[in-house]
Amino acid sequence: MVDTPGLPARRAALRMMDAVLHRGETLEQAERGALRSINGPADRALARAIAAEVMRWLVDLDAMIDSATKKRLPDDAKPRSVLRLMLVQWLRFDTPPHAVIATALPLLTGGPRRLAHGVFSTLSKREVTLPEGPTPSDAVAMRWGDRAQDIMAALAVPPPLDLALRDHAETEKWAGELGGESLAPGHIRLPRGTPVDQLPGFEEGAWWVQDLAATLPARLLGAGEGRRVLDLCAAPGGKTLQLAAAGWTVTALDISERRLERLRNNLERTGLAAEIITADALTWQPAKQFDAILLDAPCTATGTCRRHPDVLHRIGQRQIHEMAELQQKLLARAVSWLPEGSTLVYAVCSLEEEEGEGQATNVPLRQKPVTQDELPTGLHPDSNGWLRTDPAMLPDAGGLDGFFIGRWVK
Ligand SMILES: C[S@@+](CC[C@H](N)C(=O)[O-])C[C@H]1O[C@@H](n2cnc3c(N)ncnc32)[C@H](O)[C@@H]1O
Repeated sequence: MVDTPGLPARRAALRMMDAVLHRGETLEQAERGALRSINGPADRALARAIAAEVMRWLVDLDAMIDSATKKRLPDDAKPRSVLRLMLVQWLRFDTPPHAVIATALPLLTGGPRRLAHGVFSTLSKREVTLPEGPTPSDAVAMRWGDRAQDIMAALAVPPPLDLALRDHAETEKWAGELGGESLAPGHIRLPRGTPVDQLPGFEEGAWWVQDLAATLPARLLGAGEGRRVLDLCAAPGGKTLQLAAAGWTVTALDISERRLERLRNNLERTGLAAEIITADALTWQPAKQFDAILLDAPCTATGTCRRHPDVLHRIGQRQIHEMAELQQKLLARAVSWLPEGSTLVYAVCSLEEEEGEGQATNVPLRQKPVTQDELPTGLHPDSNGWLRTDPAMLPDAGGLDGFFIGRWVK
């Protein structure tokens, strides 16, 4: 049987939505399975885009669907999934309703098909619209408190592409050559969708892709001047590259050989050096001492919700708590390895207090507060000397990922 053109992409998007919402997979994991059978890059991109937009606007899409059904459809009912996909195509991608119907209804048969057709027709006749920014789920609203609305509003706009430069002294040169904006030395911001490997400087390794917020932990360690730093939980290695470029002698450790492979490739491309260790930080013992440790701990990654909107629905109290337990153990090990006079920076790309402030207040070291002059214009340390960023900050410049960063000396 020959498929309606575009149907495989929609089918793959449905599979991805199901894998995230009902099996707890990340969008990236879900992609690997669902996109295997799709050949064309345009279809793959479409499937990805539909699934991501459904994740971003899920609460609003469901409210629309519920407003047009007499009996609430169960969360995992296929007509609900197909309707989410149809609404996203119409309201976010401006696909005309008749084209949405033609490409999505073949995903259903019989009664469910008639139901989806009826609900979609009702909503398109009503000319429903999405709000300016996605609505947070109740759980997210509770956790993010008075920042929730602003953070969600920032998700309506696609994030820009940030590059980190190997040589900060060349910021002006690369901003000119790449036609980008710089918000800090060594940082260039370009519009989203710029094809990375065709940009000047890629082949020669003059820069790598790294969100501005993700560069802040390593920046807070300053220049290395040959001193030794342990980059604990280092892969895929954006911070390792920064530290090596800033003159640190870097030992980069991670448990994942697959992720470390990307670090090796990046080191080769940029001509930077680091000792690489594949090990579990919970059992590994260092054979030497370090002047600094950067612990960019595994976390729920809710701060990356602009690029990974699946975190809005996949992450709950259980995952946050599990991560917090692991972070606490990793912090305890890092603290125990530090000699007198050394520095610890702890970072997570999470918006959850339990993974950030909740961990930092228990570190038994002397805090070295983050100061205003260390930060790009528009960012500020909080009143406790921690640094907290979120996607709603720097709104006029395109925002940044959410991070928590703390710093101490022993
Ligand atoms: C937030 S990511 C690190 C990102 C990295 N610092 C960068 O800038 O590209 C967390 C990393 O922790 C690693 N990890 C998780 N548990 C670990 C453990 N027990 N020991 C060592 N690494 C671990 C994961 O493999 C993952 O690469």
